[in-house]
Amino acid sequence: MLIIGLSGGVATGKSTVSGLFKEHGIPVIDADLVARQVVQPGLPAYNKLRQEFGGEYFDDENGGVLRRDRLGKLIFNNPAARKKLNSITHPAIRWEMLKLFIYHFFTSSSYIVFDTPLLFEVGYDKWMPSIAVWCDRDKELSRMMKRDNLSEEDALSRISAQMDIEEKKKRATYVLDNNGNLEQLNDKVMELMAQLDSSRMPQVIRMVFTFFVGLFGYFFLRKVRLL
Ligand SMILES: Nc1ncnc2c1ncn2[C@@H]1O[C@H](COP(=O)(O)OP(=O)(O)OP(=O)(O)O)[C@@H](O)[C@H]1O
Repeated sequence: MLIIGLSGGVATGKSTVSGLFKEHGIPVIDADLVARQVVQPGLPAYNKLRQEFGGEYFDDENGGVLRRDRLGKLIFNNPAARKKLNSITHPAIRWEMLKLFIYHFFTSSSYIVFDTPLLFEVGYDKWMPSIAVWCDRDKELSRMMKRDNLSEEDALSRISAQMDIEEKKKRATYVLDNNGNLEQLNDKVMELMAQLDSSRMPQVIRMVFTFFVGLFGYFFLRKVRLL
């Protein structure tokens, strides 16, 4: 099974594209969603955060959910708090993702999409083929301003805080142009799916993986003298 990283610029249409993949039956692992799920009340990461940061960062009138905005403000200028937060959440996120990858490895026939906004910044594109979703700056601005009710200045500052989209396009295996309407975007996603379906890479990866698991199993059983 092949993992394809999905990323792009801010408000260029990543979630819309990942929604289209899902509509067409392709499994999507959404990194943001996993990050939100692991801090749901009662889970181990949630309990550790509560212990570490105290009740003021949790909305007890609404089921005790994490106040992400408040914690976000705390860590903004506080590297020690950021480090603590990451040391609690990152292992939980990695573990959840690993479980999802293993599940899809055995249940999906060809490829899965890994939707993560920081794919290129973190460098995951070195390990997997990647898709960069992009659109022109004026479209990016107007879509973001409309969706998030932002001023042009705020929208621009969000864009400039990110890696340049041209750099992402250069590094991506596939580039998805989202300058058209939603119907045109759907057509492009379907074209890309046809391209990915025709690739033999998922079968090759599965065969190589199965070979090594078999080899490991053989030597393990010999070592414990069962063969
Ligand atoms: N082709 C399109 N035509 C019109 N509107 C679009 C198109 N693609 C996306 N949009 C709209 O643009 C906005 C941004 O799209 P989306 O939320 O998918 O972007 P994103 O890259 O996931 O955003 P973020 O970087 O904030 O996570 C949304 O309101 C979406 O409905």
